[in-house]
Amino acid sequence: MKVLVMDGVSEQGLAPLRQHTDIEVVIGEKMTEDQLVEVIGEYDAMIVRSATKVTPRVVEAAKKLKVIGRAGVGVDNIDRNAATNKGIVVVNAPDGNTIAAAEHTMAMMLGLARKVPAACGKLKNGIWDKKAFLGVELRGKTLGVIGLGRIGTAVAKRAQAMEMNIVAYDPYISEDHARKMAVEIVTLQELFKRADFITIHMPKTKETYHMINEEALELMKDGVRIINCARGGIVDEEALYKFMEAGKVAGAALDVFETEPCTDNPLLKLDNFIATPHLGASTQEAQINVAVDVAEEIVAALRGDLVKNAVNMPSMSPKLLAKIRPFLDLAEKLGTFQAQMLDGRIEKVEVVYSGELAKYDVNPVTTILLKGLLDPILQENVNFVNATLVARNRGISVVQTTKENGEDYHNLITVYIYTDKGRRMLSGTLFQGNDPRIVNIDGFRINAATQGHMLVVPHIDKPGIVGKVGTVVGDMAINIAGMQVGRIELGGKAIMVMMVDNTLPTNALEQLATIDGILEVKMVSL
Ligand SMILES: NC(=O)c1ccc[n+]([C@@H]2O[C@H](COP(=O)([O-])OP(=O)(O)OC[C@H]3O[C@@H](n4cnc5c(N)ncnc54)[C@H](O)[C@@H]3O)[C@@H](O)[C@H]2O)c1
Ligand SMILES: O=C(O)CC[C@@H](O)C(=O)O
Repeated sequence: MKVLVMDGVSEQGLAPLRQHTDIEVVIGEKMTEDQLVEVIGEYDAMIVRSATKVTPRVVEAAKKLKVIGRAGVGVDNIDRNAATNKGIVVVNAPDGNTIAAAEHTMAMMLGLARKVPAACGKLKNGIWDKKAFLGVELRGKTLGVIGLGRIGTAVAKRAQAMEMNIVAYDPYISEDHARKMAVEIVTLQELFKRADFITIHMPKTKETYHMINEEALELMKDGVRIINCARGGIVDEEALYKFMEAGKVAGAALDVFETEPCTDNPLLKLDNFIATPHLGASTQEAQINVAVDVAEEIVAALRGDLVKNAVNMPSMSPKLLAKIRPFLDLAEKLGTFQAQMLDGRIEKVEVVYSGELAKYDVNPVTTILLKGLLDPILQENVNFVNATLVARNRGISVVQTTKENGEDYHNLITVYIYTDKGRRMLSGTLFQGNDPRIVNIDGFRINAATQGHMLVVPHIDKPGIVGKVGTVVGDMAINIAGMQVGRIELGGKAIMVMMVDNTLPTNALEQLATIDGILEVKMVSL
């Protein structure tokens, strides 16, 4: 397998990839989109930082690509929709550069407060000017943190050590998190009105684009200082320039710009403006951390193992993964079983989780069940990444229900598939927590392992049927490994599940279907 590594990702951090003899690591030079389109077809994985743009054209040309790794947090240089449609996992390394970005923010804040870069520049030009560089202290000032995630939280902690008061705006975090941090949660307008320093730590989205615009700047305190080490485009650079020129904004520090690289921005001419070329994550430690994290994820993805930090499929903490991992295989098998049982066009998939499993986030289990169901039916490659999207694109409604009060089993997964021809039902559980079993087919209780070939024969419960089926199977010289019959009432409908060593040919299945009393014949291979 070949992994293309772009953008100067730390060599030291690539050790998890290099230790595998079946993985070839190719260090790529800076490439245009056309050049990347030309070479990407030969790679199974790629790692980028922020310089390489993984556009829809690049994704389209990637014939073997299974995973794209971002050695960092923001994945805005990767077209996630294109990757998801193609079933390519996108992983990031969200934790490794938190401290680097937080410390860079503190450097920017202190640099603004004490005008360090401008004073340094003047002195290097031979001018000893003390008067021009009277600064302000951080102690006692109010810091407004917009986005109290990993980096925002780390900045808030460091600013508290400088005896600043912290107010924060983040509509998606819990009040509890803020309370534990001794951070006051306020509205955006209140933050603008109260903060002496404002620092931004959220992703660039439709909602956050140009959040710091003329209207916002108008609301801010005179003499406010603004720092953005998150993403370019959150601050409207033209509006910022206008308000800095007018003296309303006492200083601003940007590590990120709407267009990067950025070398001819009018802001760069202002003395009270500090700029760094997207250096937030540029520490030796952070670069090793993110490279190691992403390299480990790439290995997991290439091996078909679950990854922790996928941004385009259900995410799983290690704790959740440990709880639900045994059910993932069972769910995929239930989906694959149903794919071979159903007739007609799938309209709805309903998955009911009961028992202890229902206490956990079961979204990943439903996703893998959909993969098991749709992959054998569809031409396109359906995997954990795109299964939900493929279902949605085909107009299949997916309903997930949890019932903590289990039925007869400690844990039970029941899947109902509704088609234009009817409904099929299938339940599975784990015996002793690790032995996957099918325990109900269309209302008939059985006990079948989730492997091998099974002849599933709904029929009318009457003497002779089992013998006739056995004769046809025997005539094909196919060995019968075991058999289960489930029935609800004597003489009513029943189901036979015969474990066989090989699949039966179509003519044998057709012959079975003609036996009096047999309602349907399905060959299921797991
Ligand atoms: N300059 C750099 O080199 C560098 C380095 C690392 C990270 N970053 C960037 O920093 C940003 C933060 O990274 P992180 O690791 O802390 O991410 P995170 O996901 O831990 O935190 C982001 C926070 O933003 C909040 N948020 C989302 N939308 C919001 C909105 N409309 N208003 C207010 N808050 C909102 C979220 O609730 C979340 O708490 C990201 O954009 C990341 O790409 C930049
Ligand atoms: O790779 C970098 O240098 C920047 C990373 C940073 O923007 C991120 O989002 O993690």
